Amino acid sequence: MHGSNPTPMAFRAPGPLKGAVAVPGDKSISHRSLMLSALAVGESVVEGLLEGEDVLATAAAMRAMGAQITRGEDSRWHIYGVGVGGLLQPETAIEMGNSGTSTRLLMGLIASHPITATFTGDASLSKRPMGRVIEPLSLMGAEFTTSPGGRLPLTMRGINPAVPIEYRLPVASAQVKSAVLLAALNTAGVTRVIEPVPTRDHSERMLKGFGAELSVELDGATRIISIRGEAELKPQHIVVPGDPSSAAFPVVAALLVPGSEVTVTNVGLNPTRAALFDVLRMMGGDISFANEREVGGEPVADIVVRGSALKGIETPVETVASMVDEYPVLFVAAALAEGRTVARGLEELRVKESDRIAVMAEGLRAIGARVEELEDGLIIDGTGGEKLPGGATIAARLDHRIAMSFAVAGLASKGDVMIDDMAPVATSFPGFVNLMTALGAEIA
Ligand SMILES: O=C(O)C1=C[C@@H](OP(=O)(O)O)[C@@H](O)[C@H](O)C1
Ligand SMILES: C=C(OP(=O)(O)O)C(=O)O
Repeated sequence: MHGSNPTPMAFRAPGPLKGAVAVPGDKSISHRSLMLSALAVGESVVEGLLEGEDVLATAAAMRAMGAQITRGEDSRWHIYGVGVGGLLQPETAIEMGNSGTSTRLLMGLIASHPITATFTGDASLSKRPMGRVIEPLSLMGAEFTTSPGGRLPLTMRGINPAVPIEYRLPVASAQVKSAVLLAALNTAGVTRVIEPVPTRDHSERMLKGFGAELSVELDGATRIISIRGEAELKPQHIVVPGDPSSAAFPVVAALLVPGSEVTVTNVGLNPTRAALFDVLRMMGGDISFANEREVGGEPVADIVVRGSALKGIETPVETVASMVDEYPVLFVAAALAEGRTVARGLEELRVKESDRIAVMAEGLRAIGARVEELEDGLIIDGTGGEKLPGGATIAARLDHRIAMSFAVAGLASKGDVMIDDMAPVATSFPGFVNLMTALGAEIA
């Protein structure tokens, strides 16, 4: 597990980035593949699973609750599920490492099983709010004892039968939505989640794909998701597309290093995930999609990107949730753009692996960018294509996206941008360093 042995590193670009690369599998789909397969009766096969620490934490938890999970030599994962309602009492605490998604979705699954479970996590995860899932899961009948502020470590007692609820999401969070939908799977009757702001819809798509009775109605922009419980899930063969949140790093790197020409193959472009690429195009980024196709019910394409002169913009607030994890690297792009970028509506960034508004503001200033921090976002005055001064060390604070964003910033800086610890990158993007060096980046 990272954290114990820091790996400092700085990156630079001696010339244009060139080549075609594939990023690892989508983290959100990988977590859900393991969880839903573990609840199906029979063998599911998953190709392209993200083998990052966060997803491996989910795999370990599902094994501890009775699923059989193995990785074949062909790197396909085989999961023998226990059936909805069949999860077993884990013998020890469930160790979630750095992963908010694992924690919140598993709390949902356990809520409707007669299971008592303790969740623990690393220093970053132990600061993150769990009240947002505790609230609806308590309405369904589960009980919780938490550390101060509704944080980890926490112990929960699930209940069977649980009570179906109608729940309006007070925060735009796919994790909260998914926690309720997963709890609903083993709850008799219809559970409803009302989602005023659309968030990633992998849970809905995959639950349907596994055979659950789930429908989505629209009331204007509001989505009303209904799921009937006591579902019987059928095993699936899942092909996980590349993660757009990981593709964001080589894409922004290629935009910022003049003369670059990079293709990132096989990237998932579900509309609830892909807003970053639209925003980068609005900024003048030369980005096109090739070989557009559908894989496993998700739109997928190869992203072709060329070095571009970017201009600052006001980022759209309607699509914040569809690029929520991509803002740190977007801020780096904005720091090199011509003119001002105003990014608002980002209060959720403050409760990710780090406070991504404060940490990006501080780090970008340290390498010479002009940044003003707002309660809900940043104002960035870009260099107009000039390299940033660089010459600072950035604390990654157990946040993979901070580490990778400043790795990209290093490629567009005169002096070294040292990241104090690249180890957290293994949570979502193992192979990041090799991929960037294959494109022509150098470790300084
Ligand atoms: O459901 C998911 O897989 C995720 C939802 C998002 O979190 P929130 O639901 O907290 O916004 C995102 O930041 C996270 O990386 C993955
Ligand atoms: C917020 C993230 O993940 P999680 O909430 O699963 O820790 C992320 O990957 O940027």
